[in-house]
Amino acid sequence: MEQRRQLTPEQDALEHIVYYKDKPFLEERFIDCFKGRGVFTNKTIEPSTFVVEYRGIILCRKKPKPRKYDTVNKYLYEFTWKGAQWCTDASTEDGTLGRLVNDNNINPNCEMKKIEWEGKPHLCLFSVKKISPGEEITYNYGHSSYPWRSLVCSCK
Ligand SMILES: C[S@@+](CC[C@H](N)C(=O)[O-])C[C@H]1O[C@@H](n2cnc3c(N)ncnc32)[C@H](O)[C@@H]1O
Repeated sequence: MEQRRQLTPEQDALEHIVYYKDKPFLEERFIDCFKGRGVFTNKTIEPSTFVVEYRGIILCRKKPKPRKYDTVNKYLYEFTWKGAQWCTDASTEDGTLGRLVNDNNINPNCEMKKIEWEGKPHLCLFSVKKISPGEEITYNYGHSSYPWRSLVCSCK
């Protein structure tokens, strides 16, 4: 009988980067008018598992730009890699799920890591704890005063 290859989380991430696919047990859901959409799992995710890639156009910026909340384009992710400033622009509604993962600075269940593929850093989320079916996938966007962190949802 053919045995399924045992991949490391990084190899699993790379496979999903190369084949441009998301995990079948993840789904997009509308949460409320405050948060908008989010990504949920319908299967248990063990700690240290590759979960989803934040896909987009990966650009190396010539001029450094500090990472801050962009009120115009909420799908831009600015970061540094190998001493240079990079940006992943996920503004195209392409049906992929990483761009829909919301911020949680208090109790996130994933963290962002960079996985190199063809000389570029791909932003990938890995679980930092066990995630149960029905839970929302979240990560900490960083140390910024994001407006939603000090606001309370008032929608029904
Ligand atoms: C990359 S998008 C995430 C997906 C977004 N919720 C949507 O519906 O398209 C980032 C934006 O989601 C919203 N967001 C992310 N985390 C949030 C949170 N914890 N509470 C409220 N809004 C949040 C903010 O508007 C932010 O600019």
